[in-house]
Amino acid sequence: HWGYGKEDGPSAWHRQYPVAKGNRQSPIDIIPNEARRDSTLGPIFLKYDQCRSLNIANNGHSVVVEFDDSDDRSVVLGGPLDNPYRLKQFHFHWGGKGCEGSEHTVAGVGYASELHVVHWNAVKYKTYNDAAAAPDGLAVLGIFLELGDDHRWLHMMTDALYMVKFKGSATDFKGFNPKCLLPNSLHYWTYLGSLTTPPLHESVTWIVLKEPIVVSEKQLGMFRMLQFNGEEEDQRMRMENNFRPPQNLKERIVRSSN
Ligand SMILES: NS(=O)(=O)c1cccc(NC(=O)NCCCCO)c1
Ligand SMILES: [Zn+2]
Repeated sequence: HWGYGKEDGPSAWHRQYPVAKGNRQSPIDIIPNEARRDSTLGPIFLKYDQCRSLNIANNGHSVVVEFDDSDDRSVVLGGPLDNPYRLKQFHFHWGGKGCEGSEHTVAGVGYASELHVVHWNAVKYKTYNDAAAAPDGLAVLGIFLELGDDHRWLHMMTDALYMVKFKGSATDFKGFNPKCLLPNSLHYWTYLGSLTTPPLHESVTWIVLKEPIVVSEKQLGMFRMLQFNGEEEDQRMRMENNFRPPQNLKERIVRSSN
C-alpha cells in the first residue's frame, strides 16, 4: 500500500498510479509574480453557516473531519467555479518537528502545514466518488498554517486527536464549523490540478488562500501523536511528513484573484 516512507512514498507512487506523471498533478510551487491577475475571477463565497461536522478519523495518511453532504447546506461557490461544490471533509498535511510540511509552496518556501477543505460537484455528479474521478469534480480550498501563537479554535480538534491515534480509528465529532479555521482574507490563487495522494485523480480545481492561519508549535505537535499504523501493528510509525512535494507545472498557468 502507498505511504510517505522511503519505499512506498511519493517517488514510488507512479508505479501503481501512472497518472502521478500526468499533466495536471498537485501540489505545485506557486510563483506569485508569474500568476496571472484575472479580473474575470470573482471572490469565492463559503456558505458554511448550516455546516455541522459528523466525525473525526485517522485514515492512515492524515486526520480527516467529515461532514453531512446529503444536501447543499455547506458549499463553496464563485471564484473559478461554475456552480456550488458541496463540503465533504477537511484534513491536514504536516512536517516533522521544525521542518516544513505544506504541500503547495510559495516561491519555493513551504509552510509548517496545509489544511485541505474538500468539496464536490453535486450538481453534475451523483456521488462524491464519481466526482473525485471527474476533471471538474472537486474543489479543494488550501489554507497554509504558519507557526506562532495558539490558534483560538484549533484546540477543539487537537483535543480529540488522542481518540483517533491509530489508523482505522474514528469517533463522533459534532458541531465543528470549519469557518473558524479561515484567515481574514479570501484572496486566492487558483489552478487545475489533482488529488495530492493516490489515486492522484486529476479532478481538482485548487483554490489556495494567500493568507495563512497561525497555529502554535504545541498545537501542531499534537498532530504528531497520531500514528500511520493500526493499533494491532508492531511497527509504531509517528504520523508526520505526510506531504507530497511540488510537481511539474507543465502547460498550466496559475491565476490570482484581485
Ligand atoms: N490531499 S487532497 O488532494 O486534498 C485529497 C482530497 C480528497 C481525497 C484525497 N485522497 C483520497 O481520498 N485518497 C483515497 C485514500 C485515502 C485514505 O484511504 C486527497
Ligand atoms: Zn490533502
